[in-house]
Amino acid sequence: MSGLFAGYVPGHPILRGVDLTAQSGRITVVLGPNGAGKSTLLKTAAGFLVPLRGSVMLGDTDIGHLPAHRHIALGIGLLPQGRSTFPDLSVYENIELGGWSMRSDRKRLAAAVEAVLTRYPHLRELRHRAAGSLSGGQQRAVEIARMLVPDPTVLLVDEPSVGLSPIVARQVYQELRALKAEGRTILLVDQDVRAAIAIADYVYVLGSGRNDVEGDRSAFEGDLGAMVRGWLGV
Ligand SMILES: Nc1ncnc2c1ncn2[C@@H]1O[C@H](COP(=O)(O)OP(=O)(O)OP(=O)(O)O)[C@@H](O)[C@H]1O
Repeated sequence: MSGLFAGYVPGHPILRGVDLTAQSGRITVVLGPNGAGKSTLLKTAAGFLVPLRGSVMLGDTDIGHLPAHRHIALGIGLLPQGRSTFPDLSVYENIELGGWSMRSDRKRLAAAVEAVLTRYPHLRELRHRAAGSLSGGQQRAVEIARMLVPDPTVLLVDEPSVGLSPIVARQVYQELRALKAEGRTILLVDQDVRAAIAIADYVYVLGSGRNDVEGDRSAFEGDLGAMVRGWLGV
């Protein structure tokens, strides 16, 4: 992303000149206080918000003005903040929704869901259950599975551990590491500074609508990490 301006109300951009690169096959973390614009950044990268200025590049292509379904087709997946399962639908139906763009090709869609269920056998066992009857951790697993149905190469992940127990949160971060090990690119925004820095390759800090501090994980593990936690009050 370069020189990115984006927001919700004309004349009041939330992002005001963000310059950020998510390196291929790496985990890039964006930290920042509440309301800094982290979710706005991911929504823009996912095609739900059109940039007011600046570009969102995927390789050599500016995808900033493409609608969200084109982003999915280009291999970009979003794990949104908060609970996003449909509680009355079954686990299977929730996961299947991740393949909405393939809905006209039932065979391909079924194969893609099958691949995800093979990856997460515990979800296969739960596939007939209503998503709303599952624990928070199980629902997060459904959301991750749903994101993976189109086999995205770029994952946009928004505060994945909010509301989860420490053990389940650890599993979520382990899964992000596993997804990176498969060669996927991850852009993670998080309030859990310690957990996010622990899996990061590169870290940006967002404040006042633009990125101000950045560096490799090593730079954030020492004093700078303490400084950032101080800024964020965590
Ligand atoms: N749909 C919306 N319409 C109008 N303003 C919004 C909308 N969503 C977010 N905002 C505003 O944009 C600003 C940035 O919000 P955003 O959710 O991107 O921040 P954040 O860094 O992700 O914070 P948090 O961690 O609290 O989610 C906030 O002032 C918020 O009130």
